[in-house]
Amino acid sequence: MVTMNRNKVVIVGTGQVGATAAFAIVTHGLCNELVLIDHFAAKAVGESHDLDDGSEFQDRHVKVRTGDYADCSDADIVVITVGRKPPANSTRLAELGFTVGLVGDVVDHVMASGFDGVIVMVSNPVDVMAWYAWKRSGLPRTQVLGTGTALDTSRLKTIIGEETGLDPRNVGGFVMGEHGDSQFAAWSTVSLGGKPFARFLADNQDRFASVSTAEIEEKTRMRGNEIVAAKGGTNFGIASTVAGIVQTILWDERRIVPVSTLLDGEYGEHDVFLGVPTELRANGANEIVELDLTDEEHAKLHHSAELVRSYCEGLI
Ligand SMILES: NC(=O)C1=CN([C@@H]2O[C@H](COP(=O)(O)OP(=O)(O)OC[C@H]3O[C@@H](n4cnc5c(N)ncnc54)[C@H](O)[C@@H]3O)[C@@H](O)[C@H]2O)C=CC1
Ligand SMILES: CC(=O)C(=O)O
Repeated sequence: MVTMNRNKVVIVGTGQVGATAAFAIVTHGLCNELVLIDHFAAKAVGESHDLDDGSEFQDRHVKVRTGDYADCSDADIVVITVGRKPPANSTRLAELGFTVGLVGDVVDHVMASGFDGVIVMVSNPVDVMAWYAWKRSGLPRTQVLGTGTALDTSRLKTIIGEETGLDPRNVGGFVMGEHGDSQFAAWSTVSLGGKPFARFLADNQDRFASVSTAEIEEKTRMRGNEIVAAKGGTNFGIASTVAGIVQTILWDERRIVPVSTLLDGEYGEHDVFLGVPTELRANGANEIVELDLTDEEHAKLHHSAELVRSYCEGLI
C-alpha cells in the first residue's frame, strides 16, 4: 500500500538566513510544502514566488507559498530565523536584547495555532533563544532545539580540510558548548580517516608540520565574525545546516548532530541549552551522547553553561 507522506515546514523570518534556508530545503526536495512568514509580508511573497519559479528545474516539486501562523497548526517543523543581520565586531550574546521580544512574540503565535511539531531555532543568541522558546512554548524538550554548534562543527571540518587538502567529510568529532565565543573544539573527539587527529598529524609530520590545532580552533571560532565583516552576514553555511537538520528530522534519519538541546544532568549540567551531540529523530532531539571529554574540555563546557545560563536569567 502506498502511504501519503505529506510533510510541511514553516520558516518564520525570510531575511537573508530564512530565504537561503528555504532555497536549501527546496533544492534538496525535503518536504511537500514550505510556508514562509515574515512581518514584512511583501518580502515573504517575493521570496516564495522567486523560489517557486525554479520548479521546472528542481528534482522534486516543493510547493512554496506565504502564509500566516494558522499554517503552523499542522506543520512538522517551524524554523525561526527572525532577528537582524549580525552587526560587525559584536557577539551573538549581544543580540539578546534585540531578538528576545521578536522570538517571544513568534513562539506565542506558533503555539496559539495548536502547533505540536518541532521548533528549530536559528535566531541568535541561539542557545538562549532555544531555551527561551522551550520554556515559553511548554513543548517537551525533544520538540525544541537550536542549530547549536552544528555549523561550528561543519566549519571545523571544513578548515581541517583546507589545512590538510583532504575532503572535510573525512573528519569526525565535534565543536561543543555555546554557539558563540565560548565554544570549544573537543579535540579528544576529533579524528581524520578514523585516527585521532593529533595522532594523524604526528604520523604525517612531513606533510602537515605547519598545521596547528590551536590555529584551527581559533579560525573556527572566528569564522562567522570574519564572514560578517566581509559580506554583512552569513547565510549559506547556516542554510545547509538548517536543511541538514530538517532532513534528519523529517526523514527520521537518526543522525547524531551537535544541536542545542536541554542538558538535564548530562555532562553534570542542568537547565541550559548547549551544542552537544544529539540523536535526531522524527520527534526531534532525543538522546544526548555523553562523550568521554578530558577534564579541560569538561571545564570549557561548564564555562559555556554558566555563561548561557546567566543570559537566560530573568527572561521568564
Ligand atoms: N544560529 C546560527 O548559526 C546563525 C544564526 N543567525 C541569526 O539569524 C537571525 C537572522 O539573520 P539574517 O537573516 O541575516 O537577518 P535579516 O535582517 O536578513 O532577516 C531577519 C528577518 O526577520 C524578519 N522579522 C523580524 N521580526 C519578525 C517577526 N516578529 N516576525 C516575522 N519576521 C520578523 C525581518 O523582517 C527580516 O526579514 C539573526 O539573529 C542572526 O544572528 C545567522 C547566521 C547563523
Ligand atoms: C552569524 C552566526 O551566528 C554565524 O554565522 O555563526
